[in-house]
This record gives sequence, C-alpha cells and structure tokens, in this order.
Amino acid sequence: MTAKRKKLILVGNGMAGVRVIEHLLKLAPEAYEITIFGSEPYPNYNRIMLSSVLAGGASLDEIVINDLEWYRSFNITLYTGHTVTSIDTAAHRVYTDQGITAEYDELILATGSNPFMLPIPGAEKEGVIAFRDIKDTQIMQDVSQKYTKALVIGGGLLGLEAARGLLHLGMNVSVVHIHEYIMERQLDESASRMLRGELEAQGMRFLLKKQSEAILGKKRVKGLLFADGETAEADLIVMAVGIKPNVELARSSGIEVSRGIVVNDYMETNLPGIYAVGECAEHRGIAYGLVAPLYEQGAVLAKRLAGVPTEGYAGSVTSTKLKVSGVDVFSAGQYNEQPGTKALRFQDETEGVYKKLVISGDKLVGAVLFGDTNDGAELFSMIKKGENIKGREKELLLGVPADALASPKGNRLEGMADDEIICGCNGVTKGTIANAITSGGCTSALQIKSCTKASASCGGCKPLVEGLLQLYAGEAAVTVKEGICGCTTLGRDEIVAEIKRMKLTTVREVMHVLDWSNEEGCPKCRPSLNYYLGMLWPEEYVDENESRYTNERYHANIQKDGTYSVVPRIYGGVTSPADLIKIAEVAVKYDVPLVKFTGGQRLDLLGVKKEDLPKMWEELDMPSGHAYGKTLRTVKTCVGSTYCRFGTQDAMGMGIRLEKAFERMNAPGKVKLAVSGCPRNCAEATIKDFGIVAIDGGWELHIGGNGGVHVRATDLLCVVKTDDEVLEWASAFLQYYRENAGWNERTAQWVERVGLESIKQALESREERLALMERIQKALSLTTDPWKQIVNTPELRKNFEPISLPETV
Ligand SMILES: Cc1cc2nc3c(=O)[nH]c(=O)nc-3n(C[C@H](O)[C@H](O)[C@H](O)COP(=O)(O)OP(=O)(O)OC[C@H]3O[C@@H](n4cnc5c(N)ncnc54)[C@H](O)[C@@H]3O)c2cc1C
Ligand SMILES: NC(=O)c1ccc[n+]([C@@H]2O[C@H](COP(=O)([O-])OP(=O)(O)OC[C@H]3O[C@@H](n4cnc5c(N)ncnc54)[C@H](O)[C@@H]3O)[C@@H](O)[C@H]2O)c1
Ligand code: SF4
Ligand code: FES
Repeated sequence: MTAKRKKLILVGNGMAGVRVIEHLLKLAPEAYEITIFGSEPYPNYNRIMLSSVLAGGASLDEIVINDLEWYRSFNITLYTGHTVTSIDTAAHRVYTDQGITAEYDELILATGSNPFMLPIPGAEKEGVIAFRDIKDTQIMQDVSQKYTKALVIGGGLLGLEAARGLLHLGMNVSVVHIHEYIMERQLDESASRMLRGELEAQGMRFLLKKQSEAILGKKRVKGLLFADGETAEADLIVMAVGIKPNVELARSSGIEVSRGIVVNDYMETNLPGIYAVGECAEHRGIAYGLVAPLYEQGAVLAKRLAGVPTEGYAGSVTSTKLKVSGVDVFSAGQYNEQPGTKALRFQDETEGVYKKLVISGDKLVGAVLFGDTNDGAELFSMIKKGENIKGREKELLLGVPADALASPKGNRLEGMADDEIICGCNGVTKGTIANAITSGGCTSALQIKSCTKASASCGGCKPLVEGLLQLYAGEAAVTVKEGICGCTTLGRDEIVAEIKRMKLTTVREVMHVLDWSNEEGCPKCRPSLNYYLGMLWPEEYVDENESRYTNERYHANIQKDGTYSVVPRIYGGVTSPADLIKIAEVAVKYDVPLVKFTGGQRLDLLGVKKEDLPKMWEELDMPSGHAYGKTLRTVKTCVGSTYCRFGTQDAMGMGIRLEKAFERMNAPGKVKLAVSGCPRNCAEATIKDFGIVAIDGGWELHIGGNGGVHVRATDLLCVVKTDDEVLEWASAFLQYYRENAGWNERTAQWVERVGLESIKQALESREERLALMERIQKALSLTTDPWKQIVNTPELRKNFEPISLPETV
C-alpha cells in the first residue's frame, strides 16, 4: 500500500515558490499532493523578462516558465486569480478571496514583494503605475499608443529598464532620480556617469537630485511637482523606487515578521510546518530582490521538504546586470571601497569602458564593469568563492584570459561543483548544462539556451555557458549565428541578401517582409537596417533620422552634463591662423567653457548648449568634423618630408587628400586613418583602421588596427609606389568594409573575423578595386555636409530650440 501523500500548499505562484515545487518534484515526486494559489491570472512566468517584453525583445507567450499543461501533468491543483486572505495556523487551513478553503500539512509562503509607491498627493491618479507584473506592462504598452510623455521615478535597475522600454514604445522619457547619480545602489560614480551618457545618447533624459512632491492633474496625471518648485509634464508616471516584502498575510496570521517573514537557514518560519521563500522572506536580516539568491533558497527548501540532507542556506553574494540593449553594465559584491579594501580601476572614455575591482586582503570582494562586461560571470564566480587572486590583480582588471575558462590549465569550470549555479536568472546549474551537452546532444550556446534556459534572460552568463560548451563538446561545439537582435533570427548576411533580392527600400518594409517579431524594431536593429539600406541603395534611400542615435541626430556628441561638443573638420590636422582665429572668436562669443585638442589632432569646443549649435556652425562656416557617429573621423598625420629630416614622403599632403576623399563616409563603425612620413611612425598609423606608413620609394598600407581597450596592431595589406595607388587601395578597402562588415563592427573585429587573406584576395584584382572605388565615389558624391544642411533648413533648425516647461501643469 502506498503511503498517503501529505498536503502541501504554496501561496504565491511566482518565480521563487514554483522553483521549490520544480525541485521537489524531482527529489520526491510522490511525497505531496500540491495546491498552488496565485493572485495573478496566469501560470508562472519569468518576471525578469517583463523588461524585455516592454523593450520589444520577447512576447508574453515567450516568458511563461510553466504552462498550464505542466501543472496538469504533475497533478498540481492551481488556483489562478485567487488571493489567500488568511491562514488558520492552528487548524492548518488557508482561505481565499474567492471563497475557497484548503487544508495543509506543510505551507510555503512565497508572496514576493509589493512595489513601493511614494505616498505623495495624487499618487492614486489614473496614469500612475508601478512596473511589477504583466498588467503594468500592458498598461505601458497601451498608454504609449495614445500619449507621448512619460516620467519614471527612480533611476535604479527597474526604473532604467522601464524607461528604456518606454523609449522603445516611442515615448519621450525622463527619469527622475533623487540622488546625484543613477544606480547608486549598484555602481560607483564613474560607472554611473558613463552609463548616463550612454542612455542619454539613446534618447533618455534625466532629472537628477529631484524630490517628488505631488502628482498634478485632475483625474488623470498631467505632471509632477518637485520640492524645489519646478514641474515636469507627464501623461504617465512609473514609480520604480524600490520594493517591500509582501508580509501582510504572514503578519495577520501570527507568523514572525520583521522587514520580511523571518526564516532560519532551512527557510522555516517560527511556526512549525510553515516556510517562506523568495522576496517575502528575510534571512539573517536580508530580504533579497534578485532571482539568483531566491533560487538558492528554493533548492534548500525543496531538499528540506523532500527529507534530503542539506547544509542549509547561508546567504548570497549578489550580482546585477542592467538589461538594456546596447549598454553593458555589471556590478557584483562590494562595489564601493570601504576601510580595509583597495580598488584597482581602468577607464577608457574614448571606448566607453570602465572597470573596477575591489580587493580585501588577497581576495576579490567586488567588481564594477561598464562597456565591456565579458568577464562579469568569471569575476563573480571568484568573488563568491573567495578565491585568492594575489599576483593576478592587474591581469584580472585588464581582462580574464579567454583560456582561463576552459583550458586544462585554467581548469576553473572543470573544478566547479555540479550544483553550482551558472545562470543566476534562470537558476541553471553547471550539472544541468553539462548534461544538456553530453546527454542532450546540445552543440551550440543557442541550443543550450532553448534546452535549459541558461542565458535566456540578462545574458550575463553567456561566457560561462560558452566555456562549458568548449569543455564538454570540444570540437563538436558549433557557433550558431544568432539574429542581429531579439526581433529576428536572421543574421546580417541573410538580411543584406534579402534586401538586395527583394529590393526592399525602407526600414519598416524590411521588418515587415522579413517577419520581425516586433514590428517597431529595437535600438539594435533599426540603426543597422538604416545603414544597410543606405549602403545598398545610396541613390534612392532617404536616411531615417529617427533610426539613428542622439549624437548622429544632432550631429554633435552629447556630453555627460547634457551639453554638446562642436568639432570642425581640420583636414589632416593641418590648420591656419585664419581658421584658428575664427574658431577662437566663436568660442568666445558663445562662452565655450573648454577648448581641447583631440587625440586625432582636431579642436573640440566642449560644453555647448544645444540651442547654440546651429548658430555656431553657421558662424564657423567649416565642415563638420563628424566627431560623432559611424563615419570617417580623422586622418592623423605627422609633418612628413615637408619639415621632418627623416621623412621620405609628404604625409600631410597625403592625409589631407585622403580626408577630403572620404569625409562624410558612412560606415559600419567609426573609421580612423593616419599617415606617417617614415617608418618611425609618429602618427601611430599601425593602430588605425587604415594606416599609411611611408617607406623609401613608396607606402606601406596597413589595415584593421585599433587603440582603446583591446589594442590591435594593424596587418600589412600591401606596399604601393604612388599616391594614386594609395587612394585606389584605400577606396577599395573602405568600400569592401562598408559592404561586408556587420553594423557596429569595427575594422579590427572584422579583419579578425574574416581573416586578412580573404580581404587580400578580394582586393587582389585591379578591376575589382576600381569597381569598389567607383561605388564608394558614387556614395560619397551623394552626401552633403550635415551642419550646412541644418543651418540652411529652418525646419531642421527648430529641433535645436530649447524646450520650455510651463510653470504649472
Ligand atoms: C521588470 C522586472 C525586471 C526584473 N529583472 C530582474 C533581473 O534582471 N534579475 C533579477 O535577478 N531579478 C529581476 N527582477 C526581480 C525578480 O523578478 C524578483 O526577484 C522575483 O520575481 C521574485 O520572485 P518571488 O517568487 O519572490 O516573487 P514574485 O515573482 O513577485 O511572485 C510572488 C507571487 O505571489 C503572488 N501573491 C502575493 N500574495 C499572494 C497571496 N496572498 N495569495 C496568492 N498569491 C499571492 C503575487 O501575485 C505574485 O504573483 C525583476 C523584477 C521586475 C519587476
Ligand atoms: N536587471 C536586474 O537585475 C533588475 C531589473 C529590474 C528590477 N530588479 C530588481 O527589482 C527590484 C526593484 O527595483 P528598483 O530599481 O525599483 O529598486 P532599487 O531599490 O534597486 O532602486 C530604487 C531606486 O530609486 C531611487 N529612489 C528612491 N526614492 C526615490 C524618490 N523619491 N525619487 C526618485 N528616486 C528615488 C533610489 O535611489 C534607487 O536608486 C530590486 O530588487 C531590483 O534588484 C532587478
Ligand atoms: S614619422 Fe618619420 S617623417 Fe613623420 S615626424 Fe616621425 S620621424 Fe618625421
Ligand atoms: S545570468 Fe542572467 S541569463 Fe543567465
């Protein structure tokens, strides 16, 4: 005779609670008769992915973790749309708002958190919401159809992800933040400022050091009043100022509650047979608000309920990754220095990369990464393990060597225990991934994602997943091309081929015909399609300004304080007293706070107000230096044979000729050139996209170089004799890059990907070079100077006028 199953009730059909059930069904499938109550009218879904739904990266169907069939298949009784309103802890019964009573032997409370809503006058008005569930997400999607102005209160992870989603939905979005810098709970000031710059470039605005005082409007929200008396207009206000554990049910039932429901290391409350897990639980004084620790708690509780020995839950070190496309931010552990810790920093503002490691004794205790987060998962693993990093500090700061992941020497992944979590967002262990590869036949990261969900949310674990793939699949591992973004499964080459084959002519048409999952596209695909269309149809295509980033829309670089910079073109870095006087006069007239020489030998006028830009360009009457955007930036030169006693060729003359030939060239990535007058190479031509070095009787042409974080020296393409040949090869190379690289791929990455030999082969024939040269000349002949165009077009000038907020709304 089989033993009678005990009755287990789970209150809260969310991520943490259902995770316990999933584990339990594996450990003791026959032990319990399970009933689940959930207030929301859905099966269990991945709350994390709501940000992706809002930003167009996933549909609601795609975020369901367990569909209704899953509950049926395990004989789980599920009550969706039922809120448990009270617990009779003596009679072991729960009661719901829909009149259901159920009995339990064991009870799990996994009621999550409630968003914290600022208790300010007007908070109850229509159009004031939180961002917590499917309902909130749908409201934002609906509101964006009718209204344009959104304010998000709170510049934390949730607020920024909400703001990014609202931008994607076409709203004008400002983030209202109480502190001087955003994400202060996860980032230090430097990383935060760089993040803000990136988000501003994507169109997000910030109102910092603002204390919200009241919500304005009659029935529906009209705006927000701040403590300093200023106001801002709004059709929608999203509050993202933190969460508080949902403990009312526990408190009213006599269960011990502090900030959260107080539990011990086995997730037991003070009452026997009642457990708490997830955001509602408080363990050793901490209530966590991220999935990874909640899943760790869930694994412990499942063992406890299954009678499997467990050491208990000892608390978690946490890491976060902002899920905003085009912005990489990672933070883990103790991210700010404290007494007794030391910090190592690396910052490259030209490439937008910042890294900080916080070290205590010989151990890594915290890390902040911005711009390049590839090492995040690896650093986080070291922090969690308390690994001794003595002697390796600088190596870790400058990048975890790739072979540390999978090589027998590094052995890091090999040495990991099977139950160690690789993907925190989805609670996927090393053992599960290893099994998917060795027994499940997965040979690509994409297959592992669909088999196990590892890397399906924030993507922070992808390097570790790829490392495991190398470790277990070895040579069988294949790199499967992923779509250019979440809106499509098509890669760059397929898209370009289809645009050509079907003669597609607009961004919208491409997205429609090629079956984009999100009809509006996203910040990743829209600019790339805009580029491919312009590159393929230079004569017919009308550039889509709205598919470009802010810097390119305003033809100026937005600075961290919201001002802009003006960089006129100075061909080959060679100027004249007359031009210098003109620049100086404009700088004085418009009160430019800083004038600086750039690394590319130009003059940068910094701190310019947006409304002054057209007037300054008009008065300068010089071409744009294109110090923004994916275009030819600069051609740096040395003085060459004109003045230098070592010079063998006229470097300045060649630089000026090249810059005049390729100015205004749109490209997949920014392009920098340099010309040195002899092999001493004072112009640093061998770290440029196209570098020209004079030798006796000719020129060496080098390609694919890069400065910045990942320094790459160029490869020698060929040696030529005449100046005309330099122009021919440069034209052919640049056009071949324009036609074949992926959008946002710099020449250095592209040369590495396709290989030097393939480029040499493609450019070998003179006939082909001349054909490429003809195509680039055609494309360049159709471009105009953007500043001139704006200055002479009243409609375009209007975009630069200041926006004035009314005093009251
Ligand atoms: C937009 C968004 C993005 C996020 N992104 C990330 C991320 O990238 N990484 C990360 O780690 N974390 C992220 N989080 C946080 C993460 O989603 C939460 O930590 C996690 O969902 C908490 O799980 P939980 O089960 O404790 O609570 P929940 O998922 O909130 O589940 C609790 C459930 O219980 C129900 N409930 C409450 N009371 C009752 C009751 N009395 N009766 C019946 N049902 C009840 C609630 O309706 C809810 O469905 C994000 C959160 C949001 C909102
Ligand atoms: N990518 C991720 O990991 C991710 C994404 C979304 C949400 N989450 C989680 O969801 C939970 C909620 O996120 P959150 O961002 O709301 O919480 P949070 O507590 O991390 O951040 C809230 C932010 O709001 C600011 N704030 C507080 N009062 C304010 C006020 N009156 N005006 C303006 N700003 C104010 C705070 O300074 C803080 O930066 C957190 O646990 C978070 O970790 C995580
Ligand atoms: S690269 Fe040669 S020519 Fe140019 S400045 Fe240096 S030494 Fe002179
Ligand atoms: S850690 Fe976020 S998807 Fe894996």
